[in-house]
Amino acid sequence: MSEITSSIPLQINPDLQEERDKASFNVTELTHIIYGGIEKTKKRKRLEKLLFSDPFFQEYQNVRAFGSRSEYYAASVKKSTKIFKLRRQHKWTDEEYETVLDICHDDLALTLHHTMFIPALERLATEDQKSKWLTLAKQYKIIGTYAQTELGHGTYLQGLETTATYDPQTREFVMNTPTLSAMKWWPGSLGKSSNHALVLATLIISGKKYGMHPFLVQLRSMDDHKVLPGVRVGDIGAKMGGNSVDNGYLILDNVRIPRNNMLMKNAQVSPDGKFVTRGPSKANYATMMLIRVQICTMAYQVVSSGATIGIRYSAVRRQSKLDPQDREPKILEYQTQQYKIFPGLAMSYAFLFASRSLTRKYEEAFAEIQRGDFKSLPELHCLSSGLKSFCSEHSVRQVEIIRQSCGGHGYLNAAGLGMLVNAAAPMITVEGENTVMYLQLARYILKRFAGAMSGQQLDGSTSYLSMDPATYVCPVMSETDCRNLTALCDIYRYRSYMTVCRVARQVQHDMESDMPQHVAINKNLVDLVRAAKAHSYYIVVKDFVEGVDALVASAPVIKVLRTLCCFYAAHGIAEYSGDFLESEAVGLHQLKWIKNLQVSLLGEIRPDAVALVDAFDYHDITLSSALGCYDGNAYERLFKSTENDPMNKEEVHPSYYQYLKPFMEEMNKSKL
Ligand SMILES: CC/C=C\C/C=C\C/C=C\C/C=C\C/C=C\C/C=C\CCCCC(=O)SCCNC(=O)CCNC(=O)[C@H](O)C(C)(C)COP(=O)(O)OP(=O)(O)OC[C@H]1O[C@@H](n2cnc3c(N)ncnc32)[C@H](O)[C@@H]1OP(=O)(O)O
Ligand SMILES: Cc1cc2nc3c(=O)[nH]c(=O)nc-3n(C[C@H](O)[C@H](O)[C@H](O)COP(=O)(O)OP(=O)(O)OC[C@H]3O[C@@H](n4cnc5c(N)ncnc54)[C@H](O)[C@@H]3O)c2cc1C
Repeated sequence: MSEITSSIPLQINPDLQEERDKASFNVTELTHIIYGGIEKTKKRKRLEKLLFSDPFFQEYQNVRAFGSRSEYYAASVKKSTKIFKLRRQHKWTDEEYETVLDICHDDLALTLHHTMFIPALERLATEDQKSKWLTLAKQYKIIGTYAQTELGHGTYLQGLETTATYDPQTREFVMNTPTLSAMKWWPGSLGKSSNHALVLATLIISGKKYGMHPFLVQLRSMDDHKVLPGVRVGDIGAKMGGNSVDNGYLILDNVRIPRNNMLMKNAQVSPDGKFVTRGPSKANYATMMLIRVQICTMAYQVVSSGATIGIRYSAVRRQSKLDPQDREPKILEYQTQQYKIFPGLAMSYAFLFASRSLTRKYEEAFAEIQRGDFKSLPELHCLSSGLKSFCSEHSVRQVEIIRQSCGGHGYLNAAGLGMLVNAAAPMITVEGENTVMYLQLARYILKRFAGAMSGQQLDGSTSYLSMDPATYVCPVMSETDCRNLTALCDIYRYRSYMTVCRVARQVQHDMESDMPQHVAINKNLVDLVRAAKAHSYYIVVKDFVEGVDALVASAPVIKVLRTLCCFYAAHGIAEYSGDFLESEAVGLHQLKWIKNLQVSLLGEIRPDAVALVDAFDYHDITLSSALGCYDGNAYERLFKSTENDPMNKEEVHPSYYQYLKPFMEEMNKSKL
């Protein structure tokens, strides 16, 4: 027993080293592909070194694990301000700053200032307004948040109740929270951190409503951070996760702001109270679309972090017996373990390619929109809505499966997986609740399908809806065909086509039976969401296949990525086999072959599993997991983590003197 210490061995766990030694490809080459080239990888490493040479970042992990809510928030404010200062000091570009945020894990108290407040100013303010507000925001001379959601409404933006009533006499807007349900509720960094908020409110001029518009409202004094007259603001309470952020409430009572505090890029109110709009009516929704695109990248980071922890731990954990003559095997040897974890590994690479492709499309469309050309907006809105929902839903579910696959230790905070699931879970809700977003996509698909039926030539992500289904023959004719990525992609495309076609016909049939449109739609909502999911799955598989096909890389890297891509597609068909059979995208024979392939691919991925997660190159501090550390010394790190546990500070806990001791004494004296 005396040999047991909590020190961490210097060497890599031999079980993990053995895995690294048998990799079929060069891990560094794949890391460069993931980060966009050698220079970017080097830059990230330099930034990591700079940040983590400061002991604060290690100490922060302890506060996060063991501190009270208030201590965690305070440490997170400190972390945010440290990063802001480093940004100024080192004159980081936006890209370098994004990299730092990725390295730091997204749990900064002031995150909304960067992720929403600044992008909203960039998208919704006029050039004059930008030169004032954006400059101040970028220099951190004001700290802001994006206050849209209310207690009564988050999804239905037309139902927002906060009002901004124009007063032409004083040339001011009067901001009000007329009811309990109108109070802003949820905005991040609102409760305690921000001194300004971009408040989304219904504009009223001379008693007439003009829809939702953005207004910049100062909430707190710039001298002492005290709340300004007419403003009531606070934290909404502890959440399942993300507790470093002060999501807040806000009540405004006749708060007057100058006319120029309405962000007027898309609509203007003249001094005498005339309302003029420019661009499409949804132009003020622009910031949400950006974040939806970013959530796809976050989903990639979440699932790849989970896969890294699950795979490294499974390579060092030994349990039970396979061969009765041999020692206990690594749990990674069990086929069932591979079946739990490898879908998350394959999904990581699928989402890497899908989020990259979506980001590229977003940047192209954004450049067009800046030039006043809005033609790509509907396609981009629907693509980003669908992929945001798909990637968040699948990544959160998969990381929870990985957490379960780590047995009891996966339940410890020190494993990092529970915290990851809880931190990532809101991706499903924020920036448009997933079902609602899938329905936005479904609405678009139905319109495009109707267009195709009436002979329109479609382009973009829905162009396949012009296909003639009669020409479809399942491209998998034999077991070997199942490895053909184009064939697998065609199967997804046809499944999507048939799912869309079926629901479109049903809606049409219901409407032709004299059902009002809204009743017909509501009667088919479940199938509409199914169609949006089938379409999104097809897009992700297509992006993965095209991404791998376009790669310039060594043969071993291409081979391992093709194997993962094949597994990702085969696994999806096996998992949703009912849908694929129902749509006749595959028959029973093909399904059997694809299921067999899926299982045999587990064995092909197995030797490269550790190398494939090493390629994500996550720093131990970023991963924040005793189970997933690079050196594989999971047990030592678990034991070490107990040192910081305040429960272990005293040999005898104060509660003993307060409760247990008197209780024991009473029990011992008792005659019963
Ligand atoms: C190494 C790494 C280690 C670890 C891992 C990494 C990360 C850390 C771990 C975890 C972190 C992960 C997650 C973090 C968690 C939280 C995230 C943090 C911050 C996020 C901030 C969140 C901020 C917010 O939520 S802000 C509020 C967002 N709110 C919404 O999105 C509201 C949703 N509702 C709507 O958008 C609309 O109301 C609606 C679209 C549903 C309907 O609109 P409306 O009522 O106006 O509709 P209609 O009149 O029916 O019109 C519809 C037509 O308009 C078109 N439309 C709609 N929207 C748009 C748009 N944006 N652009 C263009 N067109 C649009 C629509 O298509 C219709 O058109 P049609 O032609 O008429 O059919
Ligand atoms: C961690 C976190 C951070 C957030 N940060 C911010 C922020 O910074 N700023 C901000 O403004 N907001 C923020 N929000 C709020 C967030 O944007 C909303 O919660 C989100 O848009 C969902 O809206 P809701 O809560 O009104 O859900 P609801 O719309 O009430 O959803 C409840 C249920 O109703 C269903 N539903 C609703 N409408 C329909 C429909 N039309 N068809 C079918 N089903 C429907 C949904 O599918 C869901 O199942 C945050 C939320 C969270 C959890």
